[in-house]
Amino acid sequence: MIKIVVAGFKGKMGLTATKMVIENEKFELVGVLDPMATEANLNELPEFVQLDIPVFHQKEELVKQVKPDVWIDFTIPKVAYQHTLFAVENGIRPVVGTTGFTESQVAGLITQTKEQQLGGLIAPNFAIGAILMMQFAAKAAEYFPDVEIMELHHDQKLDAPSGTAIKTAEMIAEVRGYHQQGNPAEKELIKGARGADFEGMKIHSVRLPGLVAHQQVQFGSAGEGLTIRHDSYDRASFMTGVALGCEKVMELDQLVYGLENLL
Ligand SMILES: NC(=O)C1=CN([C@@H]2O[C@H](COP(=O)(O)OP(=O)(O)OC[C@H]3O[C@@H](n4cnc5c(N)ncnc54)[C@H](OP(=O)(O)O)[C@@H]3O)[C@@H](O)[C@H]2O)C=CC1
Ligand SMILES: O=C(O)C1=N[C@H](C(=O)O)C[C@H](O)C1
Repeated sequence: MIKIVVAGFKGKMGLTATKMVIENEKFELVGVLDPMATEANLNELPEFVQLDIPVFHQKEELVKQVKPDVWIDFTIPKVAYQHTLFAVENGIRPVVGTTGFTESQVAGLITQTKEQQLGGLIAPNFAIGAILMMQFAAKAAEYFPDVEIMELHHDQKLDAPSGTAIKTAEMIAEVRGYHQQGNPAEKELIKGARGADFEGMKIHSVRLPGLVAHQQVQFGSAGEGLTIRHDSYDRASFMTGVALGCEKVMELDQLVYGLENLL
């Protein structure tokens, strides 16, 4: 059995991941973490009354009391890097969905895990369909260099653009490099009208109640267009990828960035 802790267990993703770990016979949930939680045991929450899982309020306490193999993290961009570094320093394999890592933070974590020969995963998106959307978009960019990304999310999201949009832009930029798009003389009449700019491609972030996680990658060329779209209607869409990540990190000897590296 793979021993797992979930950081951010009361959040939208953390709660879904906690249930997935409990229901998966290959996994054992050994603890959950949230400094703001008022509970001492998971069984104080109505849906988990039959369980006996400690709630930790400090990560230092967690590593003293339980010896997890894997640290699932769905918290907030502000703490995700510290959490991941802490997990690695304590020999716990991180499986991180939290967004907001800088390129140099990811690079530093890869170097450190290589030195320790410790598996790990940071995945901006765990949905298999989203991975395919990113890969199809990178393929399309070989023929259609003009592209704009529209990501649409629920209105509680803290970061913009989404981690998925940034990863998509990185994958497209790897194929086509910098490419100036639109009219070089264009002028924004309202600041931000053309969205964020990544290597010449624009990224637009929509936040509305009722949405979960959606992304459209729209290509245009002479007389034709191509749109690649993925929709997560439910957070269950991410769980196959999280479960796969928890198993695969046990075999890896370094951290990888992106679930596509494990498929
Ligand atoms: N990779 C992927 O496939 C996906 C990634 N995400 C990402 O996951 C992250 C979480 O998303 P979501 O679940 O929607 O967000 P939520 O706001 O619903 O959940 C975040 C949780 O983290 C808790 N938290 C805050 N600080 C800490 C801390 N120091 N230690 C432990 N827990 C903490 C929050 O507690 P409190 O509310 O009390 O502050 C909250 O319960 C985001 O970065 C999001 O972009 C989301 C979906 C899929
Ligand atoms: O905050 C979310 O909800 C999501 N965050 C991730 C991101 O920023 O890309 C993954 C998915 O889009 C849902």
